[in-house]
Amino acid sequence: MPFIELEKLEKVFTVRRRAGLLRREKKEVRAVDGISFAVERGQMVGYIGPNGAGKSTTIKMLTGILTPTGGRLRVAGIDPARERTRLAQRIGVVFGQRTTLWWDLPLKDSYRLAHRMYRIPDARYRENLDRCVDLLQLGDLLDVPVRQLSLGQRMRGDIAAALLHDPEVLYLDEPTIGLDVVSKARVRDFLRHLNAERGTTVLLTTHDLTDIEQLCSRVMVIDHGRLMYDGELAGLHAVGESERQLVVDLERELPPITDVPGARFVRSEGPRQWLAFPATASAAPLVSAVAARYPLLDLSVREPDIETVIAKMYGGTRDERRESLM
Ligand SMILES: Nc1ncnc2c1ncn2[C@@H]1O[C@H](COP(=O)(O)OP(=O)(O)OP(=O)(O)O)[C@@H](O)[C@H]1O
Repeated sequence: MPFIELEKLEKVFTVRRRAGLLRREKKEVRAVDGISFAVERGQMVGYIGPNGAGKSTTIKMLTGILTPTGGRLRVAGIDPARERTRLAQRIGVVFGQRTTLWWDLPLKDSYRLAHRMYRIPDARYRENLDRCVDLLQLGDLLDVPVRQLSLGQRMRGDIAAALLHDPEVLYLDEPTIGLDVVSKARVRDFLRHLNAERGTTVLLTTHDLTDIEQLCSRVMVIDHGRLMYDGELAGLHAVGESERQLVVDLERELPPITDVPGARFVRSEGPRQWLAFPATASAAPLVSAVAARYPLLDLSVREPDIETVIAKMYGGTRDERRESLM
């Protein structure tokens, strides 16, 4: 039996809005509009889509915070809306934009509260806390009030808090948002380790394609409450014909680089030039071709952002797009 199972899941919000001085009219918002998918235990899945696509609404139904208006939903065999408390023992949730930690208390006090709240047996709590402190490098931070932590430290603190009760599934909503490169790498390393060592199932919502690339074997794209794509990231790039960019810093300002096969000149700014190439191609041959012909100081590869990939995917009408993708 799949660990997470959605069948034609629906959430319709009814909103009232003013339609004149006295008149109000009702409007339906189909935030989740018939989504079906199954996730096996131990999978790491990216759940992505543009703003307002319905990602958070799906996650809220998966945790039992919101009740579906249609369809069927099971997580670990449990109906989340009906048995939210029982499910809470088996899931962990991290929202990048909000913290579940107590702002004015030292980090360790929030963990003590989680210990009580989830009634975690003492030995297990100790073991999980030690492991998280070690892997997330929280040792020096335990006595620091949460409001004094940097965003990256706070995020690591939040991830640990979500894992103290050994959840089998972890929902992560933008876990790397606003983090610097080093903090992002730490969070990703930890999640990879968690998944490999403990087989934790992970559902990850993000706007950062590198998160998906480094962590998820499977990605689902939703838009307007519908599932538009379900497969490997490479397939998404192919469907979206997306491009990566090589950012080249030359020793001096030079005419546009147009003689490197497989690369397309995009723009330049002084000695810096941007070259686009298909996201499915390897950057290595381009890098050597540029390095062989030009005086190179530095270069980096920029991944396409999710909005660009999705925008490219969505050339035609929604239904045409859907048919071509499914
Ligand atoms: N409580 C609510 N009442 C009315 N409409 C809502 C409510 N919550 C969400 N919506 C609407 O449902 C749609 C989906 O919202 P949702 O927050 O799930 O999107 P999202 O994909 O998580 O977006 P983002 O990336 O911006 O967080 C949006 O049109 C939103 O305005």
